[in-house]
Amino acid sequence: MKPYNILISGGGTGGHIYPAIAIANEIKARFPDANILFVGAKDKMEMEKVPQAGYKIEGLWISGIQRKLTSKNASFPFKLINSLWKARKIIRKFKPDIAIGTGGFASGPTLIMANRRKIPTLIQEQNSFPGITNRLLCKRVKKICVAYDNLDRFFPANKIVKTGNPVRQDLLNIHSKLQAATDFYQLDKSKKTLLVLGGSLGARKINQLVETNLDFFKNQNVELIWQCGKLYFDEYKKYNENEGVQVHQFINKMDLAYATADFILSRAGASSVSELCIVGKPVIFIPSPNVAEDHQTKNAKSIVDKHAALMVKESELETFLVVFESLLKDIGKQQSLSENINELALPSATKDIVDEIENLLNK
Ligand SMILES: CC(=O)N[C@H]1[C@@H](OP(=O)(O)OP(=O)(O)OC[C@H]2O[C@@H](n3ccc(=O)[nH]c3=O)[C@H](O)[C@@H]2O)O[C@H](CO)[C@@H](O)[C@@H]1O
Repeated sequence: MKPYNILISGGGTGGHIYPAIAIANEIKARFPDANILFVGAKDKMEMEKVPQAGYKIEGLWISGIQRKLTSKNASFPFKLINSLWKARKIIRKFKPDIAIGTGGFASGPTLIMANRRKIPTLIQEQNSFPGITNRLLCKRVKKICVAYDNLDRFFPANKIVKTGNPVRQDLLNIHSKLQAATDFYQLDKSKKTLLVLGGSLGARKINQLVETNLDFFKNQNVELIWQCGKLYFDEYKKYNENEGVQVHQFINKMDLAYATADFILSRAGASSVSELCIVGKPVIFIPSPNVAEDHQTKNAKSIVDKHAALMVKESELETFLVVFESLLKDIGKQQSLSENINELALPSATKDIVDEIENLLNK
């Protein structure tokens, strides 16, 4: 049988890229001969991360429409036309058997063109409130894999399958990695470790919060693994001199960081939330208020409402210390949060999504 040609498009942030890579890896495991090609946006992080994961990628000249009135929007129609044209060219040459979109601007033109050529398409929506690209694509695609309930408010109910978000396989057994993680991060395990995550890009407000409270953490015997983001690293790397503080622009070994953490302070991007469910540790979310329709607050709320994590809104950051200090003292709360969040995990998401992909390929 001829090997499958699989086109995968998504990116802009880690939140769209890592699910795409996890899906690609599962396809490769099932169909080692499959040809997999990614389509991303030029200058975005997928152009670096996808080749690092061992896959080819083509870049489209596309970006989103700015919500604010700005001159940047003037080039949008040209970019869109250019991207549709290039996506068509890629599809004609690669002849995919299926096209998969994981959100982000590049997946728009790619899946529009695939739909026009009657190639089966599937999208994976990571968030509890869908992004604009997937909302536009939903009418034409064949299947929509989601991670939250009630998405029939946005998508045709008969196309929805609740699979969860793909999560990297190396996160599934972090409890066996505690010693390796402690050695890797060289931590003093007589102290507690707080892992600070600002999402794939880092978060300014979280960085400022941590910086202001460095003395507090020290006095509480809390060590920090602090992912500040590439943009902010020059500003914060000086704190690597402080005892018990490790500043990272990006953490490549997330499995070890999660394994060694006693507490996690995190943005509420969709993959982060799905990973944190699998990790099963006490989490305080500080959702980004700067994302479309405030979807991170909705992601976090779906966990907090089940007594499975705590949330501090960015507009109420002054309450963080009280929340964290009372969590530090309350071992019962730490345990119940860990157990409750773990119950929400959907660890077979990647497999279930690729089952849907296989169904479409076999039709
Ligand atoms: C600011 C912004 O637009 N954020 C959006 C973006 O988030 P963002 O790109 O932050 O995405 P997620 O939180 O979903 O995922 C982050 C991913 O990056 C990984 N990671 C993160 C930090 C690090 O140092 N190392 C590392 O490997 C995490 O393990 C995770 O796999 O896409 C998400 C999915 O659509 C959305 O829900 C978010 O609202």
